[in-house]
Amino acid sequence: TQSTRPQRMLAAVQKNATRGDPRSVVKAIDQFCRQKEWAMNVGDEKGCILDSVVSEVNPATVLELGTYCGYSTVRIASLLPPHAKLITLEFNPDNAVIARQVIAWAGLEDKIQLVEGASGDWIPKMKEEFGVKTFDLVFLDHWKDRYLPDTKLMEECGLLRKGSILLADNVICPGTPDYLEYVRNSPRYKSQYFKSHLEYTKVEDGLEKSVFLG
Ligand SMILES: O=C(NCc1cccc(CNc2ccc3[nH]ncc3c2)c1)c1cc(-c2ccc(F)cc2)cc(O)c1O
Ligand SMILES: [Mg+2]
Repeated sequence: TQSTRPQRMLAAVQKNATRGDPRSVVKAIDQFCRQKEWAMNVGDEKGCILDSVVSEVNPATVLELGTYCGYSTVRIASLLPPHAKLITLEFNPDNAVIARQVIAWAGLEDKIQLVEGASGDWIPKMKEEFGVKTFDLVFLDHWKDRYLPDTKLMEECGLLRKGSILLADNVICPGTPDYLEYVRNSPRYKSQYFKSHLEYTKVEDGLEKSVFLG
């Protein structure tokens, strides 16, 4: 039977990356996507911006919305301090199966909790299920029409504190117009756009970094 793109991506990781070496996992996926098949990982160019934001925030608690195959999950977790935790939500069970194996190959299981399901269902349960108070950093990379409702939901559930950082992928392509309008015009956020390109292409895209002001 025909393999899927995530399965072929995992095979490339297992073939070309060193077990326990997260950066080699990131490099193997980027090579696969540049040389073999495009895939919707945040990629190496936007990935460098992601790295700089993660390093600057130095978060103890991270929420990622949209795991896909675990590329940004591994990229973020590889930069976290020793006892920091990353919770990543993935709706598609087939993606989750691959992501768990990519995370395991990187040796980052202890830092990462992959939760299967929809953001709208899990965000209200974060405190009781995972003992989370607030998130220092949220990386939004799931369905683009969920960025705004989920941000409002995180506010309502008290998951953001003064200084929490939201970093959103794809604010230009595919685009998240309602989310951008909200974080750029709300007095509760200070936003900054990092111009870049859609992963592995020359098409414009970018990341929006928004600080919650409380
Ligand atoms: O659409 C995108 N990603 C989101 C996505 C997409 C599909 C499935 C899932 C299933 N995962 C999922 C869903 C709902 C969820 N709720 N909570 C967790 C959660 C998890 C997620 C995307 C597209 C492009 C793109 C495509 C084509 C093109 F031409 C240009 C650009 C580039 C990207 O970087 C992208 O990130
Ligand atoms: Mg994306």
